[in-house]
Amino acid sequence: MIYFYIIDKGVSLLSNNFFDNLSSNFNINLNPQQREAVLHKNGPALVLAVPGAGKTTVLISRTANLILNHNINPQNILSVTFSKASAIDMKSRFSKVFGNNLDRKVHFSTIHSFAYSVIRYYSKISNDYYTLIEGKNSPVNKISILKKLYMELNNSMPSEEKLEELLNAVGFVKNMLLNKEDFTTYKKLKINNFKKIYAKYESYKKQNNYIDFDDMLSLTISIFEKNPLILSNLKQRYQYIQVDEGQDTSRAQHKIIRLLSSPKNNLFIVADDDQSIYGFRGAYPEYLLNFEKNYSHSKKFFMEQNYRSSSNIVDTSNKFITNNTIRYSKNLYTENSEESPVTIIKFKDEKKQYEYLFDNLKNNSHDSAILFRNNISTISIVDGLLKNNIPFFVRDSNITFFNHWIVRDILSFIKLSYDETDINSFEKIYYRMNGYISKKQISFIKSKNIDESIFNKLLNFPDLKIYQKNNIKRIRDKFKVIRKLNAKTAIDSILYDLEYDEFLRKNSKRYGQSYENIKIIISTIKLICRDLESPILLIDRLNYIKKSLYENRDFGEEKVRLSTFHSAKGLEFERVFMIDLIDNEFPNSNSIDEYEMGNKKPLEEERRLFYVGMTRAKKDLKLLTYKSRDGEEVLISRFVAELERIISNQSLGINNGDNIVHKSFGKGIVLDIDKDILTIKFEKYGKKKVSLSLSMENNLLKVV
Ligand SMILES: Nc1ncnc2c1ncn2[C@@H]1O[C@H](COP(=O)(O)OP(=O)(O)OP(=O)(O)O)[C@@H](O)[C@H]1O
Repeated sequence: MIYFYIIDKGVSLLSNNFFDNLSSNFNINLNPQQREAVLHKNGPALVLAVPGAGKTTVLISRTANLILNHNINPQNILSVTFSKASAIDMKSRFSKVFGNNLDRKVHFSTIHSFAYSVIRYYSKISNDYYTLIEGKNSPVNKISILKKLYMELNNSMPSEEKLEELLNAVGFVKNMLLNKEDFTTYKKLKINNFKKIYAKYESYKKQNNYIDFDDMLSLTISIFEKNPLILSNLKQRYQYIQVDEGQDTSRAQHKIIRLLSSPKNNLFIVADDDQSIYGFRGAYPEYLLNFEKNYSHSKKFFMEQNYRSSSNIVDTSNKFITNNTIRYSKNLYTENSEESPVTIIKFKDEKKQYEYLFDNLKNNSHDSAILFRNNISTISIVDGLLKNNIPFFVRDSNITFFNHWIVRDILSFIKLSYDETDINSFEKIYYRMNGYISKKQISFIKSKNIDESIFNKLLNFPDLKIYQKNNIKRIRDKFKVIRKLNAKTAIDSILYDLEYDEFLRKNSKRYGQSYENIKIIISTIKLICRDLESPILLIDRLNYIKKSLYENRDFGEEKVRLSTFHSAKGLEFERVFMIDLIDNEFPNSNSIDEYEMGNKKPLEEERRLFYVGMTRAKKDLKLLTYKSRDGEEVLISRFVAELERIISNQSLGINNGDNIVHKSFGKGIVLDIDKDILTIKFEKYGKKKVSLSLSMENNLLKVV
């Protein structure tokens, strides 16, 4: 059958030479590897690409080729991707090139929204309706349900960290299609009473016909398995399936795609396994590593040319990612020219890092991004950008920091120091400092005159011992001083004189939070306090930062983009600053612990995330790290250390097989380079190992 379309720009492609037309009309000059992939028509294919290789360009060109040169009805093509943003991006790039009449018929969507459409259709014919409990219009909220169940079964309130762990764990189970029996095999499911929480959550949803986002996937699988007619209708409709960001597709998603595409398996998956960063939530890149086994007669294409970044960035990031072992080997290269070298800058502390950052952005914020591992970094960056009048925008400002219990505690301490009658604040913190005050005493002071100082009331508590009186007087005096201090010193006084820090140290576990994370929150508060003359100003400052976060969400040419590494996937910028590159932050502490216990997978996922960050930069990539945070020594990120060695190897230009001259040992040949150690076979002394950094520092080594 031949289809006729009213095509505006697309009509010019209906000729024998598709690629020449693409090039002359739309300035898309596909390279031979890209062309080969675009021409693939039937059967399963996996395109393994490097960052900046033009994956989206290839997907949309192939779509056009199927329609215009193979007469495939656009409605028969389903293109799915990982995030809503990339589905929109793909659609808009397609219509920009091939016109609006075509794009309306090609189905570009996220896999979740595709699954939701299946569920809605099923509901209509079966009268079995489901309510989504995530997103804006949901009547109940998934997070609060899980929070409640956690509290019910563990008798304690989950910290934000714990709650996030729980949410990820639930998502992981769904996406990995796990059974209860599998739960014990996965360490990330070792949340107290997880099995019970999960079972209750599932039965609560079942009773009410509720579903969450991940249920959409399992429900779709079950609809497909139980309703062959629905599945066969959809198979008939979607004869060609394309998947972008295949590396972040989960087991459940692969199953949907498999059910839908078989037996013809006209499936075209584009992926970069080195950019798989959602393993913690159930992404399953191993599926791609076994693609040939999963799909017989499949084809594999490679796209290895990077169009985005300078040759310096491409070379360095390529060498960096080869430190991962679980991956497809690829030969990333570019024809782009050399620009400024990838630069590592080590600062004394985080404050110096920020000074440098803001100085650099003050006069040039064009097409720049600041990337960070943890959302909380947004707070101190925004504080600094506001102070320096640097325009910025941040898309996902879902910042829980402002409501964090530690922030609330600190504000209660401050409020109490200004108002000694403030019983509400006192009630929140009296057992979190070294006042040794009992619940009985609290009931006692609550029964007294509300306008009287809490401390005076406490001193009137019957039968107080001398040491108790002294204690009350001591903390009263501290509170009196706090309001007179500058904000930063006031915070120190709360932490150390009133021993709030001691409380945090001892109780971090009970609140499901690592002390490491607590320190990050405290150092963020201190950074904001840096220039505040008095502690009360912290309240206004936090409100101001919060408001600015909500007001600065929209893109602007001259605005610096703030983003976590995860959210930067798929984006590109002229200049990229990767900040806070210290061990336990990036890579995170969990991946380091796991690595030390023999499991290298989480650390490799962190390395991939670091690589995603590096490959966002077109011309200028700066990696910032420091030696101390909030007065405590920290270790520079092990990834930065790896890169230092790579960069110094590059600047020395040392490779295996090179002839060298060593000042002490004479002539030799490089046999092996392992991190900082070179194995060299010297003419006179035989095989010897020498340290690369030592040789460099002392000018001992030369390549000849
Ligand atoms: N053949 C080509 N010639 C010139 N530019 C190209 C070509 N193919 C792609 N590009 C350009 O390279 C850049 C990167 O492409 P794209 O964003 O599609 O890469 P990607 O593979 O999706 O990258 P990533 O996975 O890192 O996000 C884009 O600006 C795109 O227009």
